[in-house]
Amino acid sequence: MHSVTHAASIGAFKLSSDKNRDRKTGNRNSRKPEVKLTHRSPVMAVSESQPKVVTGDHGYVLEDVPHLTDYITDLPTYPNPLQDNPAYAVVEQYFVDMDDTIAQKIVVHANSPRGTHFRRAGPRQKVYFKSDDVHACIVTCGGLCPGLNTVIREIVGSLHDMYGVKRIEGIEGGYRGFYSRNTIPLTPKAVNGIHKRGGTIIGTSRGGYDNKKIVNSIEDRGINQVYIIGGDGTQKGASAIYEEVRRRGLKVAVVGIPKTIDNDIPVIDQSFGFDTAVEEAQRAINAAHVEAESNENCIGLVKLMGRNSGFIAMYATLASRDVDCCLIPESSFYLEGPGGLFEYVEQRIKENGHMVIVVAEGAGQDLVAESLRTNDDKDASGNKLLNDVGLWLSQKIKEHFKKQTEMEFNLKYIDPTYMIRAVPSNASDNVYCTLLAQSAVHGAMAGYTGFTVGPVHGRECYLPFYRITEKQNKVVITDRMWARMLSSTNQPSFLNTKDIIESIMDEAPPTQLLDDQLADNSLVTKEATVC
Ligand SMILES: Nc1ncnc2c1ncn2[C@@H]1O[C@H](COP(=O)(O)OP(=O)(O)OP(=O)(O)O)[C@@H](O)[C@H]1O
Ligand SMILES: O=P(O)(O)OC[C@H]1O[C@](O)(CO)[C@@H](O)[C@@H]1O
Ligand SMILES: [Mg+2]
Repeated sequence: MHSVTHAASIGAFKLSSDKNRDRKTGNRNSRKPEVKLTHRSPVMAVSESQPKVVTGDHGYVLEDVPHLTDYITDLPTYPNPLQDNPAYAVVEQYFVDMDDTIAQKIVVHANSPRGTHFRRAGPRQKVYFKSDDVHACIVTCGGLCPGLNTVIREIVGSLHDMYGVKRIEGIEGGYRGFYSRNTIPLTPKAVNGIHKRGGTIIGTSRGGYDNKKIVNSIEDRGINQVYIIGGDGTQKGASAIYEEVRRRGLKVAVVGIPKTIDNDIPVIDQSFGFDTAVEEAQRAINAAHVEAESNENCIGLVKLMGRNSGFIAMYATLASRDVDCCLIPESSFYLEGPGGLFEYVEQRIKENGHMVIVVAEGAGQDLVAESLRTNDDKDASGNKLLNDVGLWLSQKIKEHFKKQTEMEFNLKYIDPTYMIRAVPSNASDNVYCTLLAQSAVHGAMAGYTGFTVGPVHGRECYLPFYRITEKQNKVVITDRMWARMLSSTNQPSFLNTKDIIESIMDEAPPTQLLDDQLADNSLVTKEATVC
């Protein structure tokens, strides 16, 4: 077992210490106190959580996720109700073997070490919550993404149909809803059919993160399973909620479900909604192509989402085959001179009479900022507000053609940014969302906490929060996918040596633990921790 010291236990149940706190605002007030039992259990010494790393033979490393038993002693277990569920009981080996782990790297050489692994998601034979005791909540934070409603629906469905859980609430309007809004009861009936709608039925927001108030609200409401759906910012917040829950010794499973239209969450194969967004982007690209083809010397310019990562633009370009140039944040470009964008645009228009450009919203921000001298404004969550590269580029291309060429010239700018994320998820994203939700629920019921769920090489895994918050997933411009994209458009690569070196540096996985690093880590054990 990993090294967590035992300490004097706190009474199994104790009266809420925060009984005078206003449930809506999280502030103390003079309302008549409601006497209730909290879900505190005997806890071990309150320690900051440390990565749980287990090593095995031949360089095997398991980067495990926390479990409630890491800090609470004597937790009772119960047989998993799924064993009596007619739909699942017939499936042989339905329960996941406790030793099942998924390799992070699957391209290996004969003498490669076995490398980093993650715990496989899925139902366990014993669970740490009695169905009647579960009080779950779901919150959605950050920008919209196709599939949010599907994940909500499937969490409710999984809790209810698989585990017989009846108390599930939606936290309204993102993190701040924990302490400033009422909750929305989520029943199978209430969520039936919501997967056919875009958006999130419980609302979302940026900013408003107050760790103490959020955990006070969780504690006051007696919530013991928290499902947090959101992007990189949200998952950082979820990680801090888990730490606070742990510090207070609460029997509360904190589970993250990664959401991002930008596909910028690392480690996992792909984020839900991305597939739908790429599909939806085709409509804008097709429109740009039709306009460009039908007008003389015409450029169709489409701006797509992608703040720091250009995956939507790259995949939409590759899928379309009508695009002549794709610009993303990871690959800097320049306008003037040999090999620059203007030269290429002129050449394409002369050769073909039309062209389509796809630009990710985060591309060329250094150039736009230089030319517009804008402020460093941020949104409520602290994300840098971007300049409109699409408008800027349209303007620059128009100016160039007016000044430098005699050509009659047209440019049609299409900005479908919100349209690609406000749509309902497509069929494949719906299935993906179902797997994510079921895996999240199985993990919480099995007592795991402080984790995010996601597929690694097609298998659902439980990932420690730090693994998905430590960096953003970016398009690697020295990788074959970007090369495929370049060869499909024939655009200049705009690459210089500095970009190539930076890209190669970015590619090295920062927490791919090496044996010599592990030797110094006091939490590393030589046998797997079985919970
Ligand atoms: N480092 C952080 N620690 C705690 N909370 C955070 C942190 N960063 C962001 N948050 C909170 O998480 C929520 C969502 O963050 P943000 O608006 O950045 O969206 P996101 O989850 O990254 O999703 P996306 O960027 O894909 O829309 C906000 O309520 C924000 O206050
Ligand atoms: O305008 P909003 O709602 O803050 O969201 C815009 C951002 O959200 C995302 O869709 C996801 O982070 C980005 O692509 C985009 O920059
Ligand atoms: Mg984000």
